[in-house]
Amino acid sequence: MPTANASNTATMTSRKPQRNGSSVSLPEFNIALLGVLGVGKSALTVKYLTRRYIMEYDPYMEDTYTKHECIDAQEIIVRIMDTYDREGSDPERYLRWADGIIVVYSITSRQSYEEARNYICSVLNYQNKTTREIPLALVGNKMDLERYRQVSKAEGSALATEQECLFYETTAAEDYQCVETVFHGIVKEIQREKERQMPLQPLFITEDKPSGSISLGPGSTGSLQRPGFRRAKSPKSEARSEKDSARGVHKKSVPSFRIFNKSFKIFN
Ligand SMILES: Nc1nc2c(ncn2[C@@H]2O[C@H](COP(=O)(O)OP(=O)(O)OP(=O)(O)O)[C@@H](O)[C@H]2O)c(=O)[nH]1
Repeated sequence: MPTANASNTATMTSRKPQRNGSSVSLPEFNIALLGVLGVGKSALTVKYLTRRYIMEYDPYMEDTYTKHECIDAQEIIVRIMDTYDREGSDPERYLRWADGIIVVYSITSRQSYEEARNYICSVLNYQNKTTREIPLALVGNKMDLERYRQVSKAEGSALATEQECLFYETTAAEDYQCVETVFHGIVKEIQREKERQMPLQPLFITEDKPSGSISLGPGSTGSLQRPGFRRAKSPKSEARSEKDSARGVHKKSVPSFRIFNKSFKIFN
């Protein structure tokens, strides 16, 4: 894979210099691409980094690339690992590193689709072992090669529904937008997961309005959002809550406060 192209847009820092000479650290998202040889992992990575489609890559190269992004008005750093899964290698090294995984298959190869299922299962096994939730996206690539299609969109979607992951069909050979949608989709899913895992923080509540405090109207319940990302309820998180309750896993109860005969519920 041609590192030169990727590094044109890539930057290796996660601290952004400010005008006053200080720097702020940006949130980082590590994403690994998994899939069998030739499904287009490198092509998708390069397309996302450079908006260009390059046809030939060294299939035995494995590397990590970094891109500055702005998603929902928040600046972030996206790190992408384009993996080469040689026999006998330890797939856990990707999983330890990754905040999110994109499993790629080619719509022109049924075998790559079957292997995608195995990749997803290995991620889920790792999750069960470590109790770490790693957001997953399943991607059917090469949709420009419709005439050679071996895997229907419905089959891709069914596998994603079964495994509770995001699903996209895309192509590295044509439109940039559909490739960007995949990477932004997994970043947002990772963000939701990070928010879900954040511990509840105490909040200062008052009826008056000193600056920095939160005042809620009579009878209202407060829903506080962190800046940057909208806290949308995804189909996956809804499905996960159902799964959690089925497993007997219950989310932390929402603390409620009673001040001057008014009840407030604080969501953090
Ligand atoms: N038509 C078409 N060809 C693609 C697409 N994506 C990748 N290819 C081609 O498929 C071949 C394999 O692509 P790679 O990106 O090297 O695949 P890979 O998954 O990275 O494969 P390894 O690096 O060998 O693991 C190359 O010739 C690419 O040009 C696509 O969306 N459409």
